Amino acid sequence: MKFEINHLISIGLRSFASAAPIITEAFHAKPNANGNYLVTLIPGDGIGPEISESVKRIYSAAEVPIEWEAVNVTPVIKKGKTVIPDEALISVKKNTVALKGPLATPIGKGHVSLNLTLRRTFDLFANVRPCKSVVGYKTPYDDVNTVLIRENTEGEYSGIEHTVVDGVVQSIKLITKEASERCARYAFTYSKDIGRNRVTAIHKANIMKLSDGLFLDICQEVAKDFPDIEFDDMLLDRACLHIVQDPARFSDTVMVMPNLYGDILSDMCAGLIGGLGLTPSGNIGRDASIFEAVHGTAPDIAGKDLANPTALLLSSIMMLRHMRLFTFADQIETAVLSTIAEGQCLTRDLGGSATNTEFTNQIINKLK
Ligand SMILES: NC(=O)C1=CN([C@@H]2O[C@H](COP(=O)(O)OP(=O)(O)OC[C@H]3O[C@@H](n4cnc5c(N)ncnc54)[C@H](O)[C@@H]3O)[C@@H](O)[C@H]2O)C=CC1
Ligand SMILES: O=C(O)CCC(=O)C(=O)O
Repeated sequence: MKFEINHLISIGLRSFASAAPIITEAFHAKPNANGNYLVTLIPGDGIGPEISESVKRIYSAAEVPIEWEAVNVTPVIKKGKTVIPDEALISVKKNTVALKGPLATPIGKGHVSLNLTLRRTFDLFANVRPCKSVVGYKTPYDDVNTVLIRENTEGEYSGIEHTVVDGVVQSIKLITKEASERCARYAFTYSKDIGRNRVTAIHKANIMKLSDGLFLDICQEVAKDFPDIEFDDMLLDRACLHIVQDPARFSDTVMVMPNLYGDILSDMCAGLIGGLGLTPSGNIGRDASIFEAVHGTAPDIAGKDLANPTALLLSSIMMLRHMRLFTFADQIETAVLSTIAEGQCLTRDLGGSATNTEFTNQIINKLK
């Protein structure tokens, strides 16, 4: 690999060590006869196929020992319910690890979210969303380093809604002890693994005394099993205020929260570092894990070669660390972050004029 980056950039890059940190849940899959791991690839909708292609090209240049098993996830109706096609389910179950592009969900009508369906189907109980300032893209803050863990299977996204009478609807926010506990336990374990010494539960237990109250109680209980990790909690509205006022104050903690809050707060953190083109995530389960960008299908730029593939690429790097392919993860992460740090070839969302293809080629040149 050839790198010609100046001293300043290399200092900056060292501070990126956890831009796409390790994922702690066990990975058990074995390589095939060719020495490669089979990984399910769900290209997705909108910009999904374009950014998935970038990842494939970069992985090929870095000679990552992965064979992609591409599967389609278009909604299928079975017995009146929207489900994931069997081919995709079988592939994820078999390979136990997947990289997923964004999937579109119609607003206010139509099929249920297949993103949420995948998370529930594979019981991907924790969604890890790190967000770190990127050298080369100046925002009002250069010290964002948040890690957010979102309960990923229930809460406000349980999908239980009905019309009570005409003009009155009800959405159920379901919080269970079991799901809260495994998410909280994961947050404490994760905090320890990445060298943070604090977990902060984000909630609205002042208003939703039963549901968020249970989530908070469980976090407090779990905290007793981790005496080396400090535990505190913060109301969601106050957390939003403090994160935008002084994000650095959250650099030593792992925030854990119910589903909806994590969805919103992670987009907010993405905004602090330069937008959704930069933020990765991992959906973690016991039997499978699916890695995906925080962003959606970006219909406004789809098909124009304008998407920034970094978020999906960093998600794939979280995946490589989960698979213990650390050397490849480090090589690709350095190549993408140094490309951004040099500032010569940036996509439009980062203030440049490069296409996705040009940006991807730049990364590939660094890997040759
Ligand atoms: N996990 C998933 O698959 C997710 C899917 N969605 C779905 O995506 C669709 C569109 O949702 P939106 O609210 O428009 O959110 P979005 O994340 O697709 O786009 C929001 C804004 O960010 C920009 N953006 C997003 N990703 C980018 C990238 N990689 N490079 C450059 N710019 C990027 C878009 O151009 C747009 O201006 C909806 O159907 C939604 O349900 C939304 C979020 C997550
Ligand atoms: O499923 C969707 O379309 C949106 C989901 C989403 O924003 C998320 O939970 O990350």
